[in-house]
Amino acid sequence: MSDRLFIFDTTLRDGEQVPGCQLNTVEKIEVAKALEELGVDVIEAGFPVSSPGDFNSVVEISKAVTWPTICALTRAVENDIRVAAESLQYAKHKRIHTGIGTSDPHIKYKFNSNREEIIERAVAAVKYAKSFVEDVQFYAEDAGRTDNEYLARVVEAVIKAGATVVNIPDTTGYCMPWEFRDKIKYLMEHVDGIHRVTIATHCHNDLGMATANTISGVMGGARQAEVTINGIGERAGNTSLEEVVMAFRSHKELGIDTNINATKICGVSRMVSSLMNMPVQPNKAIVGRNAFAHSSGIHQDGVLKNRESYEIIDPKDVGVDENSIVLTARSGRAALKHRLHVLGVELSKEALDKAYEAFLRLADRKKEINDDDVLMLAGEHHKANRRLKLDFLQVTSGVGVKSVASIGLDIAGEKFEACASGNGPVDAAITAIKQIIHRKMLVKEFLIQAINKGSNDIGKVHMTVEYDGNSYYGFSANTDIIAASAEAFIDAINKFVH
Ligand SMILES: CC(=O)SCCNC(=O)CCNC(=O)[C@H](O)C(C)(C)COP(=O)(O)OP(=O)(O)OC[C@H]1O[C@@H](n2cnc3c(N)ncnc32)[C@H](O)[C@@H]1OP(=O)(O)O
Ligand SMILES: CC(C)C(=O)C(=O)O
Ligand SMILES: [Mg+2]
Repeated sequence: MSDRLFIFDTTLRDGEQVPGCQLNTVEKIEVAKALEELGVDVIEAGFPVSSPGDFNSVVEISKAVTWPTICALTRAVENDIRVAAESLQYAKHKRIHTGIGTSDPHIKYKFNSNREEIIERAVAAVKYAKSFVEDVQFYAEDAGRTDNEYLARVVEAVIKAGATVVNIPDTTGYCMPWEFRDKIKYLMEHVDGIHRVTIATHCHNDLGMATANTISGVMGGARQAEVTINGIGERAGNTSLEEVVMAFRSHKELGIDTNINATKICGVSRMVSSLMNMPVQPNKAIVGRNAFAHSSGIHQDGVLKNRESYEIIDPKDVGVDENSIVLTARSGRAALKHRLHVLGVELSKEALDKAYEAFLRLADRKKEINDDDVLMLAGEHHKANRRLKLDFLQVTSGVGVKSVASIGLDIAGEKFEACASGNGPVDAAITAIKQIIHRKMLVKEFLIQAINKGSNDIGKVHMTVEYDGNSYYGFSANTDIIAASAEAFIDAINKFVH
């Protein structure tokens, strides 16, 4: 039996504090509904006193969402609390999240106050919030840098005042994981009444330890984790929901689990990233583009033999259809063979070796090899038996000069060479070929396409050549579009020269 960890999502509040990530009410409702489907327990919907737009969003999210608790943030200020209570009027389950800074720098510089006065303000805020709603969460801002003895006094006082949840934020992302676990443990052992309430973690990622600190806090006794989708949030961000959920799912021996339907994780991640115009870094754990992509030969071979060689999570468990085997110059034959098999092409060992050599030459020129490239490489193998082959091609071309091509053809093992000029490099190359193949051939259609994008891409050439009253189709693909054009012409000629 696992202990339940409550997931409090603050994507729409702390996440939305990120510059450029502000959402309108309609977008926030869309995210809130996705969070509901994901299975979060609490949605922090906004900071209602901050603007009429944020107030309205909390109102509309309260109407739109059914079962998660809707939470509104406030300072320890009566007006903030009154406005938050009003914004939550339609929520089926409502919570006010109020609090104040408790660390020495906050008390001294932010509030020009002292420790006793801060406790009084904290207690007053909780009591005032309690006059509107039953469920009141208190945050001790910068608890990470607050000394444990004083923090315990604050926590005990707010529990006595009626707080149902007490949030221990590492606001500045300062704590070490063991320090944060010890802090929570200290509170669990020294605060009267603490077992009546839920203790929450709210960790920031300034030292890249938000997830580690959250896990440690939970191991110290916290049972609510405050998180955001993709880890977005102030500065370096908050703890990311997907990391915490999957860390506990992957380590069942820790005896902690959440209500999250993990198969929805990647969908929600993409939605939040696109609505907030906040790209997810490719190597981001769980939801990054490369999280389940294998690109080096040894890893690819291992994964193809057994996924678990290099994967601790089944991608399907987090809503990714399948892992990907990315073909690059670091890939081996196993990966190329697998991709060809997926595309329905089976090659003999010899043919695969040849295709692999061509693959490496191409991969050194192009960063990533896609399916079209792979099919083209397989096609080249089939072309090896053709009667007419391109031996070499040299073209000089430019602005203000005539294009000249010299070409070498291999016709059934015999070598032929020719040189010609033209009104462009392709015309020059085709005219040179015509000087070797003395037939009346006419290029009727000529289409060049880039397969993907980028100046390093492969160009595909489709060509229709008319000869003796019939049309013959030629095709080639090459990173050099002049070579691809000459090859497509030769491909078409091969269909009528026997
Ligand atoms: C750690 C966090 O993420 S906390 C949440 C951060 N999010 C936000 O700040 C977004 C929403 N904020 C806002 O819209 C505005 O800052 C408002 C509406 C809250 C306040 O605006 P203003 O009245 O113009 O104050 P301003 O933002 O300049 O300064 C904050 C004031 O709140 C006080 N304050 C800050 N935190 C608290 C708190 N928890 N409890 C009580 N007072 C607080 C500050 O001391 C300062 O008071 P002062 O003006 O008397 O010095
Ligand atoms: C408002 C509080 C919980 C916060 O965001 C923080 O301390 O980081
Ligand atoms: Mg925060």
